[in-house]
Amino acid sequence: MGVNFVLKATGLCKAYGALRVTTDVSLCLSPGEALGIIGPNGAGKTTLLNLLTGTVRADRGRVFFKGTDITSVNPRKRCRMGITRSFQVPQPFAGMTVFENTLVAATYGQGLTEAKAREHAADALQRTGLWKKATVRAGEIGLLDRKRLELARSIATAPKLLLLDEIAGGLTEAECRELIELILAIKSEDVSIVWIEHVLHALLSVVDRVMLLDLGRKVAEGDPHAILRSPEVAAVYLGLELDAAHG
Ligand SMILES: Nc1ncnc2c1ncn2[C@@H]1O[C@H](COP(=O)(O)OP(=O)(O)OP(=O)(O)O)[C@@H](O)[C@H]1O
Repeated sequence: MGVNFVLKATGLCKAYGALRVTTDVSLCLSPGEALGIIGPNGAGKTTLLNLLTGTVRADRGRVFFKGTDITSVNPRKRCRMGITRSFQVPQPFAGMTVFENTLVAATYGQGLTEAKAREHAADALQRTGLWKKATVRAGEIGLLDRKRLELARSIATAPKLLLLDEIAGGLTEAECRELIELILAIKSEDVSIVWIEHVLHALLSVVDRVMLLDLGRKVAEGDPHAILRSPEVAAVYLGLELDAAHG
């Protein structure tokens, strides 16, 4: 077929007891492509991300990364292969400096020697505008810097696939703009992105496609603006009947 997907997931299913959190979700992503994921609270967005990083094992379905079946590969190995994620609530080691936090990511995420890891960590901090705060403890920096640090730690692992979980939440408009520029710069280096986000204008500035999840199922997928105007979005978010919305 000649299609060069970075990520391909087919028929992913996950249930906790009787609660079906992910039902038959498939997706694929090309190099440098960004997919936005939207859906109401509890739609299964974070679980989908966890299935892609491997911290949650699918009951059914498969995940392929650059053509390799990684369904049974553990998260650490997936990270070394080039899959990395940010967390909805940034989780730096608060007692360590910004530099040390990034160094840990470079060391363990890529398995680099100390000298190389230092180089990569410094580079990640330069690129995210955090270099001047390199010696500050991560527990003492503000929200935008914590988000920058999430990205710096991700970049330090040299990702091919970056998974972002609601990284724009809580920022001012100007801060959000900065974050968008940073994510666009990462994307321009052919890094593929899956981004869960409620801040829709931020998502629209970056993603090539949007997927709508509801109750664990993919309800719609396609051009971002078309999806946001779709009857499916109206139905999921506003409770409008699909038939009425079509009419
Ligand atoms: N480990 C778990 N055990 C039991 N239920 C879980 C577990 N993880 C998630 N769930 C449930 O699965 C559903 C989907 O959760 P998930 O966090 O994936 O949704 P989400 O779309 O990311 O929501 P939000 O926007 O609120 O972060 C929720 O009902 C949640 O309570």
